[in-house]
Amino acid sequence: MTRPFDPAIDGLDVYLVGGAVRDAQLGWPVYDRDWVVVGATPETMQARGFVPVGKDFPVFLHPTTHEEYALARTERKSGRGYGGFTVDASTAVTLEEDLSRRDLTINAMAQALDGTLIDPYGGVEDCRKRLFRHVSQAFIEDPLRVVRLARFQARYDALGFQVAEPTWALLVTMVGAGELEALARERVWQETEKALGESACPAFFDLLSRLGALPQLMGPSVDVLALRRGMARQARHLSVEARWAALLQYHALPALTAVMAHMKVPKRFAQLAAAFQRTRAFSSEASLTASSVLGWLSDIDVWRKPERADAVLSMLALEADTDTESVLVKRLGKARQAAEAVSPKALSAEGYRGAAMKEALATARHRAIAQALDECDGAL
Ligand SMILES: Nc1ccn([C@@H]2O[C@H](COP(=O)(O)OP(=O)(O)OP(=O)(O)O)[C@@H](O)[C@H]2O)c(=O)n1
Repeated sequence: MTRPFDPAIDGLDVYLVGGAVRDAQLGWPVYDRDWVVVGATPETMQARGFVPVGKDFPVFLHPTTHEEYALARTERKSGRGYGGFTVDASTAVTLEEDLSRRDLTINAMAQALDGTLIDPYGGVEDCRKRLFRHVSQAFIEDPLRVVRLARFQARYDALGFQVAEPTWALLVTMVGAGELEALARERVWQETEKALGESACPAFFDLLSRLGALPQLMGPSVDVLALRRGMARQARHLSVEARWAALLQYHALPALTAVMAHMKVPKRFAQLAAAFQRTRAFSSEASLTASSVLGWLSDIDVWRKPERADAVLSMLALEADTDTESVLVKRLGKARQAAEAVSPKALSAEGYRGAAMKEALATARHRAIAQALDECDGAL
């Protein structure tokens, strides 16, 4: 890891830390690099052109690479609930002390600029053994670490990672004490959204469900059995929004809505999940009438959000286990195309305006859908 001469850090005691060191050990791609600086003051950093960005502790952006450089620090829990940490980032804090405040041994390694590894807690060994192991009892001071661990499980599941037994015991204690209730919902969602993007995203929910943590994180309305069914339905190529919708598809609508509200889920996630639920309500061919299909298309707002219809139809196609279900998806697709082909411009050219336009548009779409459904009958 010898680097070209860099005047900004020349003479500073600098180490690569956290995820970059872990991922290099695991042979995993490294996306961003975080650094720790030992024995420096904020004034030294700023004099060297580093830009301060930390609100709660001293973190700086490198003047040219814009990578994050944090002053070595210790953290001690000082209050109840989430937050309330006393931070010491004085020049006396050592690298080992900084590493000791971290969550997992695999995240508590550092690498000097000459490539030397500093691994006081056995992170290399745990990478090799594929073990998530806490660094110290201070793990319990930050309940977000439970959710982070579940996210790491989703990321490294294929490598065969498991939770070390003593760490599992800690997780059980934290969940048992209701610690996760205190987490800011936004932070929980942030981790959840990241987990949805991981290749083994069901492993995130699986771990949290085995801990009994889901009601604390997703609210009392979460239906764990329904979620487990949804977990079995995750396809890799789906977008994160579609994965979320697929996961929650077996929830009754009121429970679905309550979970979304509890978790403060961003609109685009909530809307796609609701649209998918709405689409799944077409359970038989008999339920496909021109009026019901037009109502569905309007409810999911296909006119302004055609991509939403694409997403729900491809998800429904994935779900289709029987011929009847596949036919249903095809018919919905054809009807949707026909309705979208109706041109508001052409009607406007015919002189329709305002409420009359709205009515003419609905009638033309209804007619187009009916015709498409008839044609499907003839073809199938
Ligand atoms: N609640 C937390 C958050 C972070 N960390 C420490 O801070 C480092 C950086 O955190 P972050 O950038 O959030 O995560 P990464 O481990 O780098 O993982 P990712 O690859 O997801 O960025 C972690 O490795 C870990 O040492 C911690 O101990 N406890």
